[in-house]
Amino acid sequence: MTQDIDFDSIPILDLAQAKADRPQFLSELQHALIHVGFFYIKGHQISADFLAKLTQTAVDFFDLPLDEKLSVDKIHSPTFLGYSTQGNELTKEKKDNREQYDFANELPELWSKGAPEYQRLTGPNLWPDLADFRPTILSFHEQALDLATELTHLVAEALDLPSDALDKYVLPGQQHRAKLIKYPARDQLDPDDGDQGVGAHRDTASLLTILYQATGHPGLQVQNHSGKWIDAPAIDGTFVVNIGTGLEYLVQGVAVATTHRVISPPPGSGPRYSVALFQGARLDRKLFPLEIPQHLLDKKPSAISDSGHQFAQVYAQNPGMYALLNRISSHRDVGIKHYPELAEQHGISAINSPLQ
Ligand SMILES: O=C(O)CCC(=O)C(=O)O
Ligand SMILES: [Fe+2]
Repeated sequence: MTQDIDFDSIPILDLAQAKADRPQFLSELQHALIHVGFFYIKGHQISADFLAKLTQTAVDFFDLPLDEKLSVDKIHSPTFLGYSTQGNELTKEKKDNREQYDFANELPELWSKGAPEYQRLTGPNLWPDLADFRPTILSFHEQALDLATELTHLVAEALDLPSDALDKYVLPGQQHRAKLIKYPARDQLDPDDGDQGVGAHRDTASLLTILYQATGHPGLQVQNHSGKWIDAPAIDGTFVVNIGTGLEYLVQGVAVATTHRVISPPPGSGPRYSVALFQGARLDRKLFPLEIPQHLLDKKPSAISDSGHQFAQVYAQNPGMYALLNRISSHRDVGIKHYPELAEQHGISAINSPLQ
């Protein structure tokens, strides 16, 4: 029988060790994948100077006058790329207290009439008129995606697979989504808004998330097997890496997509900023999971913390539809405007209607 090993902190892995002592690195990574679903990574190549510039770029963007931010609102595009105001996003039917700017690698529109609807997610970014914004965030995208690619090779090795085993699940030139996020502190919120920065969720359809906690605030929490919320504080020089439901599915649940949330920053501490890249998996067809060695399947945790997520059953059959339904459900205004029939078919109703 599987013995669940619970965690009360998030492991810190050092990429330098992947070169210096690979077996040790891979063994620590294997532990993190199977038992935690989260780890910090240090020893990466993304410079502190660049990250300071990225943080300033995020601050400058959210400081723009509201009408300028609204000119790049997600509502203008079926891609769900662009700005969303605070309170316009839902996690499990509750409002998240965060502002966001979603972006992706710069791609032309993919969809044409008759093609699958999920292809409408791919298209150009909505650019604000802000000096240096575009090169800075596209550079982040490129560097974070390189890191994610390097890590998926190590993940494959840590699961006793060839290092390129996951590569076939990522199409060259496909979309990888990313976002800048601002969480206002509690004193900057309406008391009725509560303290949900983002509600408990798992990252949907992606392989790995690369998360930069740009300010030193507490707030990110990860749920362990016994349901306890474990803090994942910002640690200088690191990214937080976590597993998406795409990777979990592709490795037969041997790497876990762990539930996490963000609590709004304490009163008086100012806004928390973070930047996330979600390394995508191909959405174009039904995917078949990898063959995982039995000794690792034997280590699979018997109980995953609150693993429920919407549309889970859709992923195995149609990952594109799954990704699209998750977008429609989190950003209802955009979803209902651009995909009215799908929203209706799946019972996704407007943001201010009674909770189901
Ligand atoms: O902002 C953070 O620290 C986490 C954000 C997150 O989990 C998400 O957007 O999926
Ligand atoms: Fe997340």
